[in-house]
Amino acid sequence: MKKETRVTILPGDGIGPEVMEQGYKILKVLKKKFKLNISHYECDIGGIAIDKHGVSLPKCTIDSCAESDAVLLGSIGGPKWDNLPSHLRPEKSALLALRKHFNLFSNIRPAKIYPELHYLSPLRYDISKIGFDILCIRELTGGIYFGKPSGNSGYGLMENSFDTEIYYKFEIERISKMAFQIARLRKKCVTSIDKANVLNSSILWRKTVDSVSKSYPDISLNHLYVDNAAMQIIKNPSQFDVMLSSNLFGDILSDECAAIIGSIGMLPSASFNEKNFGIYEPSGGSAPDIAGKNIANPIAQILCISMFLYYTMKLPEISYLLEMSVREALRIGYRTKDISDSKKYVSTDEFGSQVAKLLSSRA
Ligand SMILES: NC(=O)c1ccc[n+]([C@@H]2O[C@H](COP(=O)([O-])OP(=O)(O)OC[C@H]3O[C@@H](n4cnc5c(N)ncnc54)[C@H](O)[C@@H]3O)[C@@H](O)[C@H]2O)c1
Ligand SMILES: CC(C)[C@H](C(=O)O)[C@@H](O)C(=O)O
Ligand SMILES: [Mg+2]
Repeated sequence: MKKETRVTILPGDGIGPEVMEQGYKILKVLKKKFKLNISHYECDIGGIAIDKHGVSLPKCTIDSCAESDAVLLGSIGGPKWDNLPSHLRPEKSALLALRKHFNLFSNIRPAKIYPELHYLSPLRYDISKIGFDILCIRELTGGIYFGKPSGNSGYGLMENSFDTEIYYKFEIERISKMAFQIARLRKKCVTSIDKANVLNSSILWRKTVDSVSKSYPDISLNHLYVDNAAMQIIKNPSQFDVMLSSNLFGDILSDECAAIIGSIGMLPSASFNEKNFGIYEPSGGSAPDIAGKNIANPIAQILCISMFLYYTMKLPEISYLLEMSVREALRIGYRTKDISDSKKYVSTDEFGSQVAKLLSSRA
């Protein structure tokens, strides 16, 4: 029997536990029907961990992740914890801390429009019907999210707050290599996003990406300023293959990509370090406005498992079968509220069960 793959499951806050419940259904099918040797352990993270353990990232959670081959995360944060001092908010003290702890510098967010859902895209039909398949590659452990100094000073009208956008050459080099290598398996085209007409960090970014590109002569590279990129994603998304960006620009542009595929509830994400250790999490958040109502879209969470099968377990065929099961559910008319154009929709639970059933029938 193949070696056991150990997964730590971190449902987190808001809709996290509801969509993760659907992930569990998929894992059950993978274990029972596909006979995959996966073991999983659930731990607390985020606001719920503050409530239960007094800290957002308990040591037992880090230890379990460290002993695992991969982590499946739901989402973190919510209004209950929004008023904590910035450094204690779960987004920083748990999510960013986890990314930094495991050195997950490379974040991948695949934004593909499904033909079944063209009508949902806010793009003009003549643009969305052409289709697009953008792979956002976002640097995840550097830039303004982590740069020092960051803080507050001054009083009265001179009170001020500051953050630092800083990029080291090695950080740009390693994420660029990742982008070029992945582009090799796709349409061989990288678009690097920056603001090199203004920011020093972007000038180094562009210079370094150019220099790394010399080792990948088979890949075409072009550069776009981030403001233009934000516009091009809406005007002509099919021009993009791999989109490479810094931490902050990638955060913003990946949400834009989610919007044009129809819902943030469908955009999965995977973050890796040099050892290919991966954390898989939906790109969206804990959606407090719909949490607890059994209406959240579980597709992003389910597609995270498809990414896990592909990147951690190296099982591209089963990864594909899972993605096809999601598409089949859509094709036969299953819709959660966010992707329904009528008053009819199914619950989070029903959607998850249907995908699990379809996957099971493909075993
Ligand atoms: N990775 C994470 O854990 C993560 C990511 C982003 C935001 N957050 C946190 O989540 C909280 C809410 O943030 P926000 O409102 O800016 O972003 P959000 O992504 O949670 O929600 C934005 C909008 O998208 C909708 N949405 C998100 N996921 C959905 C899903 N699966 N199905 C249907 N609709 C969905 C929400 O209902 C909301 O209208 C904040 O505390 C934020 O910091 C966490
Ligand atoms: C919650 C927040 C810290 C996080 C980020 O900005 O990275 C989220 O928006 C994401 O896209 O994963
Ligand atoms: Mg984001």
